[in-house]
Amino acid sequence: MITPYTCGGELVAGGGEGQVSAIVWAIGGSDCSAGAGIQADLQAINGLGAHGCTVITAVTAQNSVAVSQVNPVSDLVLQSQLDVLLADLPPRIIKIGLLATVSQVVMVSQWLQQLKQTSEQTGHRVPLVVYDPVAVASSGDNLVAESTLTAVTKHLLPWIDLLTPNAMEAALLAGMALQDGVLPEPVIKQLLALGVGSVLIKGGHYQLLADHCLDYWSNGDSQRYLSAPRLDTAHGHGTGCSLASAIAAIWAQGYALEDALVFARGYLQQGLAAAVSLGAGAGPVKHLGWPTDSVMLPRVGASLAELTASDELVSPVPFAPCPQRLGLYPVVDSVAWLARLLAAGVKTLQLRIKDPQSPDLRQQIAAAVALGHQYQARLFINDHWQLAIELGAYGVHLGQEDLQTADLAAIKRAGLRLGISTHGIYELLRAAQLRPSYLALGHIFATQTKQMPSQPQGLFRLAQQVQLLPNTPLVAIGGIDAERASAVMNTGVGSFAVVSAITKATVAESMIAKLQHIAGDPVAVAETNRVAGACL
Ligand SMILES: Cc1ncc(COP(=O)(O)OP(=O)(O)O)c(N)n1
Ligand SMILES: Cc1ncsc1CCOP(=O)(O)O
Ligand SMILES: [Mg+2]
Repeated sequence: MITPYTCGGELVAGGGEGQVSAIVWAIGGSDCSAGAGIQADLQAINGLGAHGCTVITAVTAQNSVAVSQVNPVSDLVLQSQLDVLLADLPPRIIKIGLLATVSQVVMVSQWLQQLKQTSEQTGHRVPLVVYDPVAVASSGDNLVAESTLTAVTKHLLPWIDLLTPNAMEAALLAGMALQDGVLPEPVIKQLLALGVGSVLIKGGHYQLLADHCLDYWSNGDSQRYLSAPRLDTAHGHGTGCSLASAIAAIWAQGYALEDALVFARGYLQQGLAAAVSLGAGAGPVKHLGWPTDSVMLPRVGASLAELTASDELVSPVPFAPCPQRLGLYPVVDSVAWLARLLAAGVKTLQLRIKDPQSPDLRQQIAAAVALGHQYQARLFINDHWQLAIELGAYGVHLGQEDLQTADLAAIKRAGLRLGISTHGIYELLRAAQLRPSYLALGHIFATQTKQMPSQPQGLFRLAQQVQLLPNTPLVAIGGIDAERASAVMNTGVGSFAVVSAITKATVAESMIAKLQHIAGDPVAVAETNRVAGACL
């Protein structure tokens, strides 16, 4: 389907909902063979919809086989680029690659310190910094001296929000080795102690799971694991630069970091899968824009146990199915509202009672279930999964937090459908691994109904996720009303859920009919056609 947010089936970079506004600076070295360095950075950043500016630290002479020279620019040349850009095109994110001398490391560190402190003091957005510590090229050649790495640990790391070393670089910076098959916790701990905000250790040169590249991210409090099949390719020139720049470009556009990690890993996987020989050595990673095929995306988890457990869950028994298109999906807080909606012909609906102490909770759910059966409707119960099982509801809807405590096996055994809330691609993939009946994507627009910890996802991200999971029933929720509902459906999503569009409507019944029509409810469409026919 071609929608305003896709162009000939391709997702249009830049979000489709506004102009390119995310400026990402790439500070690093020029690679004249254009496989890595600033040249790769620019391709990744611009191809993913941000605007890349460049600050050159060194002119390298290299090709696909070897790095023959690293010619650092003078500190004056480096400083002049930083100054002129800052005066006109301030960065949302700065991606740093090659810093070629101790003096460059010290200068950039001091400059970052000042930029961060001034931004904070003046109430401006503090730019985030992603550092890919380029120490060794993929050809195996050393790019910087040991003294430069020592300066990095001393001066630069405290100003880094995300460090993206491979195993060798992590070991060099932390001063301790990584062992295959052993989680790199002590190394991460050491890097965090040196002042970085979070670390992504890439699995390309380090084996944690057989046949898989496992990337491991931690900020000390939480962890993210991303695993993708190890590709048998000799053509990975520019892998590190491309991944770090892709993360920066996506993060700069307001995606949560965990979502930037997922999309960037998919970007790299598709680039490596398509890479071909160019020159006598390692060919360059291909730059193909947003990943649009879920095969390229990693499997994800918040612990290694979860990820390895999902090895057994590659094809777990799915939850009981529900239709791809659920029609209009109102979410309401009383049996009275359910009765009104069912009478209006609504076939998918949810009882969402937020007061767990409600004395008549059981009676309300029992009455709701009875009504659902009477109208042969798909009634989901929010949160109260035990009562939903006991009282024989059609399904249960659970949020992210509920997934920690709910007995999913019991819900599955009882034959109830399961819907799960998600707020970005990381949560979406993680929840999809459980094979639920549907996945909810929210919030799409700002909502007054619920305080959301995440940012609105908007239509571009909705379309992106729909394209990646075409065979899973998906429901959009959050801030959807009669004016926005058609654009929501145009993304290809199966259905949309609403609260206030109906509960705050002046005349609920006519709003329900309008929304049913937009959602493609068969009864509503037939009724509209009948009325239109009668008018002719
Ligand atoms: C269809 C649908 N999508 C999302 C939600 C939100 O559920 P949850 O994350 O559990 O938050 P609460 O509704 O419990 O506040 C939903 N209820 N329905
Ligand atoms: C429960 C919930 N979960 C995500 S957004 C939301 C509220 C949706 O309400 P509204 O349709 O009024 O924006
Ligand atoms: Mg809930």
